[in-house]
Amino acid sequence: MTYVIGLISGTSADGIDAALVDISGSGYELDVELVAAETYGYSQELQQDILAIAAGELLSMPQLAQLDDRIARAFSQAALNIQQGHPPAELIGSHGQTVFHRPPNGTLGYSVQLGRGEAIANLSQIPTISNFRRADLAAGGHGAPLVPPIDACLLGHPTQTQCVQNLGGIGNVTYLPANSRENRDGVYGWDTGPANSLLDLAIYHLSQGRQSYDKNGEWAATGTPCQPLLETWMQDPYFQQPPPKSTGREYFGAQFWNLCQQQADDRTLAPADLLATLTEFTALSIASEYQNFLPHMPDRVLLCGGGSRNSYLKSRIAHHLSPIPVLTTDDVGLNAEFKEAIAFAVLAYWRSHGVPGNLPQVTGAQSFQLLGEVHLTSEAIATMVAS
Ligand SMILES: Nc1ncnc2c1ncn2[C@@H]1O[C@H](COP(=O)(O)OP(=O)(O)OP(=O)(O)O)[C@@H](O)[C@H]1O
Ligand SMILES: CC(=O)N[C@H]1[C@@H]2OC[C@@H](O2)[C@@H](O)[C@@H]1O[C@H](C)C(=O)O
Repeated sequence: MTYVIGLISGTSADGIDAALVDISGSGYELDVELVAAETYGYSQELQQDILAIAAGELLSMPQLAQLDDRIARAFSQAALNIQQGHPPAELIGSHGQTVFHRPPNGTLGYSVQLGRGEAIANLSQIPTISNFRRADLAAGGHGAPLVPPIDACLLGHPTQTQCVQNLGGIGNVTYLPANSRENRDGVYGWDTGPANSLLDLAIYHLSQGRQSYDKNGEWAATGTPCQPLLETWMQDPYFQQPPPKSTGREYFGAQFWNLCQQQADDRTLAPADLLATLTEFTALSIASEYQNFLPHMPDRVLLCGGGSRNSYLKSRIAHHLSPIPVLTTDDVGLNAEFKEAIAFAVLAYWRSHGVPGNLPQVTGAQSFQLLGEVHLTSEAIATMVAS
């Protein structure tokens, strides 16, 4: 039994998801129990600074160092908070905060996660594993998505073929054929495109900064999707590209939103219709990615991530995938909101036991890799030096 803390702030940069899990077993035969989970919101100032550089704002090196410090402090505080009242954690697996992601394209990919692991280890005094994407990128992969092998381990079903669809800022799918807990050869996964990133930008703009997301899709549900705009957006080259593929806010972020807004203005689209069109875009792009790139359509779809709470979005996904049942991972006993945080705890556990964390057929890497860089605490280093 090992207590491990998983930490991540995703592309929405809304705050740090922290999960304290109790892990036992080895390789893919794991027993993972969620002990505590919490989201620690970033201050509005920190969120704005992160979103600004993710949207291309320039920073000097001192400003970059300061931002990295602020994020590392917030992550270590999240770790200390989540473990309060529980047995001490032996390990932290921290994804950090993605601020830049460039998929490989003739040259190696490049992905930057701030909130450096050595600072988290130093501040929390808990050994920390971070930079999980690097080894996969170095092997020619996208470094993303990394969650599919954890989905196979925690959600693989003996007889059913399933898709696990994450709806964060960006959407990503894991395809799990029957028996994928035992055999991962047929497991696939890639980023399907935008999930909430464009919707969140639209809501923020349309509500003059009063709302950061469309709670349960209530506003979008009052509108009607604009078919010609949807057809234009679905022509985007990302949806023609076969997997392996990954994307981020550099692509489906501020610039893409500005274009959507301009096109909506040209058509004098009402705010609710624009939100309905963006919600439909997420649902339709997911269904189209499945139809174009999955080996088989699944027996059922399990949603997770913040967007799985958006009942209107969920109903539009179910409409486009009908008659395939669309559930959430909560329905099968895995917390839909904290699955990514749990995944980084498992990746840290695998790293500490020498188990490779990537699936080359998912990320496009040339080979299996041990993922993550290990940062010992200053106390542990001092003990090693003394002995
Ligand atoms: N009740 C809700 N109704 C509608 N949308 C919601 C609700 N709760 C959360 N969301 C959406 O989920 C988003 C956050 O999701 P999540 O935390 O999974 O994203 P992330 O982890 O930042 O992204 P990624 O998985 O791309 O890294 C919010 O920005 C919001 O758009
Ligand atoms: C570079 C980066 O941070 N990518 C994220 C992002 O958010 C969702 C999707 O795009 C996914 O590919 C990935 O995160 C999850 C945790 C993953 O690696 O599986």
